[in-house]
Amino acid sequence: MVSEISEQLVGYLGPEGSFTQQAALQLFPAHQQGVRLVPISDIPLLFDQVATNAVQISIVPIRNSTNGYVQPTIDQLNKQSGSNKLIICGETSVKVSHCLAGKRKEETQQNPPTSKEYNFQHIKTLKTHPQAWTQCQRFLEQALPHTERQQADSTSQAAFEVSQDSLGISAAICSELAAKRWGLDILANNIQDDPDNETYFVVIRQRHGKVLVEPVGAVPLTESTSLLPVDLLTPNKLLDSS
Ligand SMILES: O=C(O)C(=O)Cc1ccccc1
Repeated sequence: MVSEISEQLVGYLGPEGSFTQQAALQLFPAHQQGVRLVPISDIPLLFDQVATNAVQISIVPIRNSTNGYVQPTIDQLNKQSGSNKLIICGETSVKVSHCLAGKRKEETQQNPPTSKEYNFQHIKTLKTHPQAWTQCQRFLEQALPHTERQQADSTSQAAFEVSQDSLGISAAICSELAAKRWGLDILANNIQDDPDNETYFVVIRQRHGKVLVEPVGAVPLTESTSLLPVDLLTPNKLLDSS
C-alpha cells in the first residue's frame, strides 16, 4: 500500500522565534492549508531530514549581507552535492534586526534606570548563533566588551537557553519575536551595525520528491541571480533551478 502524504512538513532552524522561522513563514504563510512548519535543531539535521523524507522541504540560512556565507550550510551543500539527491528550489531574504534579550535588573527607588540606558553589569554570559557576533560588533565592543560568549545553534535557541537561566545573568542576541516567545525582557534593540542587515535563505527539497504546496514568492535560482558560490552552481551538482 502506498501511503499518500496529506500534510507537507517544512523544516526550519528552530526553536520558534528564529529568523529562519520568519523566512519559512514568508514562504509558507501561517494560514496555508496542508503545510506544517517543524522546528529542527541544527543545519546538518535540516539536510538529513529532507534526505530521509522526514520533512519534504527545509529552509536554511545561507548568506548574510554583513558577514557572508553560513559555513555549516556551505559544508552541507558540498557534502550532499555528490549524491545529486537534493536540490535548491528557491531563495528568500529577511531583514535582520537583533536585540539584546535577558532579564532586566531589579530596579529600586535608589537605582532607577536612566531613560534610555540600561545597566548591563549583571550580564555575565552572552549567547547567540555565531553569525550574530559580527553583525553586532560595534554594540558589543561598546556595551559588553569583556562578557563571556557562548555559541548556540540558532539565535532563538540562545533565547530559549537564557529563559532557563534562573540567576538572570545571561543574555541572548536574537529577534524581538524570540525574546517575546521565550519570555525575555528586551534590554536593547536594533543592535546590529548595519540598519540594512539582511540574511538570505534557501529552500531545499528532494530532486524527485513530491511537493504538495509550493513556496510563495521564492526567487528561483539562476546562475545570474544566485547568491551561491560559483563552484556549487556547476551542472550535476546539488543545485538546480528547475
Ligand atoms: O535563524 C536564526 O535565528 C539563526 O540563528 C540563523 C541566523 C543567524 C543570524 C542572522 C540570521 C539568521
